[in-house]
Amino acid sequence: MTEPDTTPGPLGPDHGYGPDIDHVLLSEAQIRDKIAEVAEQVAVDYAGKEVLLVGVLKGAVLFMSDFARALQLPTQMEFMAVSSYGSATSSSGVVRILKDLDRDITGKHVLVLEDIIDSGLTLSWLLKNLGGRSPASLEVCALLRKPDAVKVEVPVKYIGFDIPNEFVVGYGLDYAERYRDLPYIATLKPSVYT
Ligand SMILES: O=P(O)(O)OC[C@H]1O[C@H](OP(=O)(O)OP(=O)(O)O)[C@H](O)[C@@H]1O
Ligand code: HPA
Ligand SMILES: [Mg+2]
Repeated sequence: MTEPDTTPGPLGPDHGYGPDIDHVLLSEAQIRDKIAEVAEQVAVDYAGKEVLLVGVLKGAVLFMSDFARALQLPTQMEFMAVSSYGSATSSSGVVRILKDLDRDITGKHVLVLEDIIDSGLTLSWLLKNLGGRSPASLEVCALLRKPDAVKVEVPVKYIGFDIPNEFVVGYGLDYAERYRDLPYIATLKPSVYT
């Protein structure tokens, strides 16, 4: 088997996206350290309970996979896919379920994992939807939040980073379905959008 090419460009491994990247906001190491810190807090808060992690596809997929490994608790996993952005850089406000949970969450301790809270519209809608399914508890753990972009306040128990109101990509976050596979979180050069 050949070794993976992890030769860093000026910004670290860039999966060939280097020319599109403006600046790196959060490095791979910063993300890893923060996930360890948040997972430790979650493990304390949920000690003795079984947690049902609900990952919001597709954005939360990398976060979910790293968070589940960092969390020292027995967990189960479910996924839900919703979309409010399509290929735009601001939310349409109309949330559609593209894939629902595979099972009933009645009586479960549900922890929703989101990559980002931007306007808050997606999570606000999702919490109402899941709250109506009688979970034992329902909390949110989001890696990123843009305090200056929030239009609807959402009760979020665990937050990784508050970031500036800029469109970001990487670590699950896309622009027109690209860049999700970047290991860090970055902004794009304006030329990418034109
Ligand atoms: O707070 P909001 O303004 O609602 O934005 C946040 C949501 O938008 C993105 O999802 P998107 O709808 O782009 O789907 P994706 O996860 O498949 O990229 C992101 O993953 C969040 O779920
Ligand atoms: O800044 C963002 N980047 C990518 N997807 C998003 N969905 C909401 N905000 C963002
Ligand atoms: Mg998206």
